[in-house]
Amino acid sequence: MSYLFFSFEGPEGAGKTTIVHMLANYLTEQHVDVIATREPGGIDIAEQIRSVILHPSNERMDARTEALLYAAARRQHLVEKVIPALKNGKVVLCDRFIDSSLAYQGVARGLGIDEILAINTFAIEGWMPTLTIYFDIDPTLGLARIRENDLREVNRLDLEEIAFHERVRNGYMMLLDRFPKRIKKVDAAQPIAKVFEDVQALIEPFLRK
Ligand SMILES: Nc1ncnc2c1ncn2[C@@H]1O[C@H](COP(=O)(O)OP(=O)(O)OP(=O)(O)O)[C@@H](O)[C@H]1O
Ligand SMILES: Cc1cn([C@H]2C[C@H](O)[C@@H](COP(=O)(O)O)O2)c(=O)[nH]c1=O
Repeated sequence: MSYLFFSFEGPEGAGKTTIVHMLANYLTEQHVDVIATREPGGIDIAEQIRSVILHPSNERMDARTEALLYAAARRQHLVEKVIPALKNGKVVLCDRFIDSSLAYQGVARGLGIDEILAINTFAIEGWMPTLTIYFDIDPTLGLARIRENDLREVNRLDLEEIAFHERVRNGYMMLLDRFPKRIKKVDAAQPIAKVFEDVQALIEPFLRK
């Protein structure tokens, strides 16, 4: 089955949420049937799992428990929201997907990309994104953006040491090397309008097909 499923990835504060909303508005104006959603979350059960994973008081959570909870939230969100939308011909924009697990749990937590890929292969049953846009940013800049945003909750992963966030970025670099056809990089340190332009340029060819 052919479908248009775009995921948006990157470290904290890279600008994914901002651009996903801009893109959803732009595509709606172009009369494209589009939904924007996020992980972990996007539907009630997955939002409940998100609260457990990200609550700052849950700092004793084991790394494998964390990985399994992300995969469980992903599975429920996929079957309840993403797959039905794709089957109805909608374009799906997803703020984070499997590559977050590969970079954060696989690399930054040190569980291994292949191990995390294995549990997620079980969870997603082949529903991979058509295209993944990776927002590249120095984590120090991304975290500074978040601190300046009063509306943004501070979650358990934001509170990790800077070395953790640097490993996340390195993890995404490894994924770019491993999946060069699917994952494309944009420079997220640029002004918002330029980042949006770069993202549009990556997406347009798929919409024209
Ligand atoms: N290119 C940009 N230049 C400057 N500020 C930006 C840019 N993109 C986003 N911001 C601002 O940075 C903050 C974080 O943006 P946003 O929530 O979109 O990032 P995110 O990647 O979704 O973060 P997270 O994954 O940590 O939730 C917001 O206050 C947003 O307005
Ligand atoms: C899907 C997914 C997410 N994470 C991390 C990445 C962020 O630190 C939080 C989500 O917060 P956001 O404000 O919605 O970006 O969760 C992860 O570690 N693994 C995952 O699979």
